[in-house]
Amino acid sequence: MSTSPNGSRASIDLLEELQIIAADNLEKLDINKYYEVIRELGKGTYGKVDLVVHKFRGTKMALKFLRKKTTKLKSFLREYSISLYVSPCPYIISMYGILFETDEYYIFAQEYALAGDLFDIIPPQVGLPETVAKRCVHQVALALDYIHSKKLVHRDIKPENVLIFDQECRKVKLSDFGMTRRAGSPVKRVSGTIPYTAPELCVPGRHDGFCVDYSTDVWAFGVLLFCMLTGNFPWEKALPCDAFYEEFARWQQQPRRRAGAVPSQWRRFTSEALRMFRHLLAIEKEQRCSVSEVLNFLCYCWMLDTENGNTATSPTGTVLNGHVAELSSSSSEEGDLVERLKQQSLSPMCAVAKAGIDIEPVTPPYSTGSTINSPSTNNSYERVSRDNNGNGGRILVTTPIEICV
Ligand SMILES: Nc1ncnc2c1ncn2[C@@H]1O[C@H](COP(=O)(O)OP(=O)(O)OP(=O)(O)O)[C@@H](O)[C@H]1O
Repeated sequence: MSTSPNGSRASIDLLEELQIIAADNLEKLDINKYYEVIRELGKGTYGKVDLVVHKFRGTKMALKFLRKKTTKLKSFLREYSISLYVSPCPYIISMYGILFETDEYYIFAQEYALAGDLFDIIPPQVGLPETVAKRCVHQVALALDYIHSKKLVHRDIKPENVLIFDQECRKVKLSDFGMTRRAGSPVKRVSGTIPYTAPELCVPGRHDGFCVDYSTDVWAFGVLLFCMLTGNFPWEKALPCDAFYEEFARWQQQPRRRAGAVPSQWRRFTSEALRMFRHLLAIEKEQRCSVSEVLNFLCYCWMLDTENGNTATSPTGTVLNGHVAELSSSSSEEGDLVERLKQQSLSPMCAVAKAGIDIEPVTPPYSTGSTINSPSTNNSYERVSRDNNGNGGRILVTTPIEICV
C-alpha cells in the first residue's frame, strides 16, 4: 500500500503487491548448491520444468525455468505472482514461496505433480473413459471457475496444462499461468494454441487487439472436453476454411437441430452432452455459458456407447451447487497470504537458514485437505512430436500462434 498526495491510501491490489514482494526477494544463486536435479519434467515455449530435490530438506519440487533471453523480468514476476495468487484453490497447482535467478534463467518452485500431465494419458483416437474424463472435467471446471471469480482469464487451457497426480484423474490441478491476464485488459495480438483458440481470435489479419475475456477459456475448455472424450481434436482451427469446424458451425447455427444433421464427429455424444457442447462452444462469444455450467451436466451420460455409464458424483464429495462460494477466499485470507509471504523468505537459502520456516507449499487458507498423441482429428493434421524425446507419432502438435507480450 502507498499513500496518495491527499493522504488517503491508494489501493494497490494484491497481485501488484505480490509482484513487489517477489521483486524485492529475487536473488541470484547457485542452483546446484541447493537442488539436485532428478529429471526434466517438461519443456515449454519459454523454458523447462525440472523435478528437483532440495538438498537440505529432501523436499521434491518442480522448478520452472524461464529463459532470460525470451522472458522479461516483468513477465516472470507476473507469472509467479498470479500462480501464487490462485494457488489457494485446491484444483490449482500449489506453490512454494521460492523464486530466484541464475545468469540464464528466472526460476520458481511448484508442487510436483507425480503423474505428469493430462496430455500423456489421453489415448489417441479413443479418449479417456467417461468416468475418468468427468472426474477431470469437474476439477478443471472448479479451477477455472475460481480463476474467473478472481477476474482472471487463464488463456492457455490445454491438456498439457492440466497436471495429474494419478492415472485415474482422482486429483488433477490446473497449471501454467504464463498467459493469464485480468479480464478486460487489452492484448495486442492473439495468443494460444490453434485448436483450442476461439473463433473470434482465429480470424486472420486481426491486429487491432482484443480484450481478454472469460469466453475464450470457455471455448478452450469445450475443446479440451472433446479431446478428453474422443482422443481427437474437433478441428485444426476454428476458421471457415477448416471443413470440420465449418460443419460444426453450420450445425450450431441451425435454428432447429435435427438428429441427422449432427456433424459426424459429434454423433457419439448423447443429446445432453451435445447440449453442453452447444453452450460451451457457442460461435458467438456472448452466447457462451460459464464454465461452471458443465457441473449441471455431470449427472447425465455423455457418450452413447459408453461402458462406464455416467458418474454424477463430485470428485471431492462436495455438493455441486455452491461450489464457487466454497472456493472463494475472503479478503482477510488474501491479506494473510501477503503477510505470510512477507515473513517467509522467498529464497531457498534462507528457507533453510531461518528457524521455523519449513519449505512447504504456500497452503490454502481454506484448503479442503482432500486429499494425445495430441488428440488428432480424422483430418489432415500435421503429425509432429511434442518434444524431442522420441514420442514421435504419439502426438500431433498444434501450431502455436503469435504470443502476446
Ligand atoms: N509441477 C509440475 N509437476 C509435474 N510436471 C510439470 C509441472 N509443471 C510443469 N510440468 C510439465 O512441464 C510441461 C511444461 O510446463 P509449463 O506448461 O508450465 O511450461 P511452459 O513453458 O509455460 O509451457 P507452454 O509453452 O506449453 O505454455 C507441462 O506440460 C508438464 O508436462
